[in-house]
Amino acid sequence: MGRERNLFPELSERKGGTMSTIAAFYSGKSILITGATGFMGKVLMEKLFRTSPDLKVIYILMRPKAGQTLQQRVFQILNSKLFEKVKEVCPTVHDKIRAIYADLNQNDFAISREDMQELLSCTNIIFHCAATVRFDDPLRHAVQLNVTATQQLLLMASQMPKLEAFIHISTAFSNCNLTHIDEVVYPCPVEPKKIIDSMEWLDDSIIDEITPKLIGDQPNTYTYTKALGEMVVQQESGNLNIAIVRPSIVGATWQEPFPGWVDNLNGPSGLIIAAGKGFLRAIKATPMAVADLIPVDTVVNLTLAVGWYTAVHRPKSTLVYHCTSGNLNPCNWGKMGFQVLATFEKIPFERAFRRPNADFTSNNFMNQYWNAVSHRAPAIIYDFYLRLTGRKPRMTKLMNRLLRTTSMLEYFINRSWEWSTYNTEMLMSELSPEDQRVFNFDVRQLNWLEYIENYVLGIKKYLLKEDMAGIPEAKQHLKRF
Ligand SMILES: CCCCCCCCCCCCCCCCCCCCCCCCCCCC(=O)SCCNC(=O)CCNC(=O)[C@H](O)C(C)(C)COP(=O)(O)OP(=O)(O)OC[C@H]1O[C@@H](n2cnc3c(N)ncnc32)[C@H](O)[C@@H]1OP(=O)(O)O
Ligand SMILES: NC(=O)C1=CN([C@@H]2O[C@H](COP(=O)(O)OP(=O)(O)OC[C@H]3O[C@@H](n4cnc5c(N)ncnc54)[C@H](OP(=O)(O)O)[C@@H]3O)[C@@H](O)[C@H]2O)C=CC1
Repeated sequence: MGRERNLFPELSERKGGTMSTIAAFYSGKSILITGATGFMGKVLMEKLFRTSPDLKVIYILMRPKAGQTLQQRVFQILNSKLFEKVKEVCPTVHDKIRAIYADLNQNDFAISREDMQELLSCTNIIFHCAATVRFDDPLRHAVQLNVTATQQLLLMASQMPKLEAFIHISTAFSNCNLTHIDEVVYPCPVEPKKIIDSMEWLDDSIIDEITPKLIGDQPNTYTYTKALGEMVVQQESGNLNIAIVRPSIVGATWQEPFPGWVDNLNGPSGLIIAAGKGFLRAIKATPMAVADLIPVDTVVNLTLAVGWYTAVHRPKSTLVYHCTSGNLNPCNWGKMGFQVLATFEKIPFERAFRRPNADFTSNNFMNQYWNAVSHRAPAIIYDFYLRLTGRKPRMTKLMNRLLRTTSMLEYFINRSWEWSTYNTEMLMSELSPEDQRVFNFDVRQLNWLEYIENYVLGIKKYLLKEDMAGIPEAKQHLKRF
């Protein structure tokens, strides 16, 4: 790798022309993605194949999971609705994915010697998306994945002679203990190396005891270890061309490959289900606080543009790019909640427990009151009814888990943050009109009402797998309440 001259003159000539410079840049490239089986990783792979079908290969570092082999997991991803367009544009997509066995929790990721050799000698671009995004992960596990694995990947990257760019996906909340956040890496009170070392010799009970002291004013081990991960990237970047992308709360697709695609319960998705099914009827949230959601396809477009810019322009320092919506096109939680409820009227979820209708309260006492009246009491009554009819009670347990989840998300829905976006705006101005269209990350064009409606519809179709034909019956069901 290194910063030797390699300016791709033929691509810059196309600037202003009709062909996408960024798509052309990825043609013929060997790209390594970690976290390709995750929410963002899948959308990243999809877009790469769709816009640069003649890329050489995508190496994905992955592990077997839930009884599925690597090949079965890849097969399942490629046969999902998300990849329908890709299979038309790039019929050889199966041959262009090379699944490499890797466990990011292991030394050298447990990659075989032959695979490692191939990765080291062929990789041109790295997108590091893998992470644990759980808020309640024990510190040891979060450090292993979000910090140590990043350090190991950087070490691998430094041995790749053909590497042009290393793009690290972080989170806009890695410094959420601040209210105004610039596109810089902020130092952590304790050096990441010291934290990594201490994880090796401290036992679990001591780690649990010191975790609150270490994370300080960070809300959880996730944001804390993502901040440490950024510091590792900055400290160990050496001669690599590195950039950090910081998305805020990543939501369903806005436009590509089609609106409303989502495949997990993270962020607002799980709560939207809980509200639509009538379980969640009140939440401790500040209606005027900014709901800094960002569609996953917007994040992917920015990430690919950053990959191109970092490789071609090779900025002298590690640039950080905020991928946020709040300062360009703000929407607040009140408006979002209102629109979610309005969509439930048109497109209700099936077999709801109660009619969706919830209150936002930022008052602790009112929140306790609503939890007792709107959540715990109906659950107890329903469980009593299940017992009477000879069935196993389950609602109280489900409700307790839901309330635990909402309490973990509360930190993020009762505060507003300001993220500066100079680098992101600079990058937008560097793109040709064609690239601005093909790799659109201009969140000012997003119509929130339309987006939220498509998001709720996407949850119904792709997460709940409910049929649109069932809407009249779902409406009938709600009328009975
Ligand atoms: C004026 C006002 C008008 C008002 C009208 C009012 C109308 C209100 C209507 C309500 C509509 C609501 C819509 C808006 C509310 C939105 C709130 C959104 C909050 C979003 C905040 C996110 C902040 C993220 C900031 C950081 C961003 C990142 O960088 S990281 C990515 C985000 N990461 C996550 O989201 C991970 C969070 N999850 C976890 O850490 C864990 O899952 C957990 C600790 C929360 C739970 O762990 P646990 O071990 O208990 O359970 P787990 O095995 O994981 O799952 C248990 C069951 O719970 C389900 N589940 C999981 N996640 C969620 C979730 N987010 N919401 C709901 N349910 C969830 C899971 O499937 C399991 O189910 P079962 O298998 O059935 O048991
Ligand atoms: N979703 C969000 O709201 C936001 C996400 N981010 C960041 O974006 C990135 C992607 O997040 P997202 O796609 O949502 O996360 P997901 O949880 O959907 O995906 C995580 C990915 O990491 C992989 N992974 C986890 N542990 C290991 C391991 N030990 N070995 C190999 N692979 C592993 C998972 O693989 P497997 O499928 O095998 O589990 C999966 O592919 C992360 O860096 C996250 O911090 C930033 C802001 C918001």
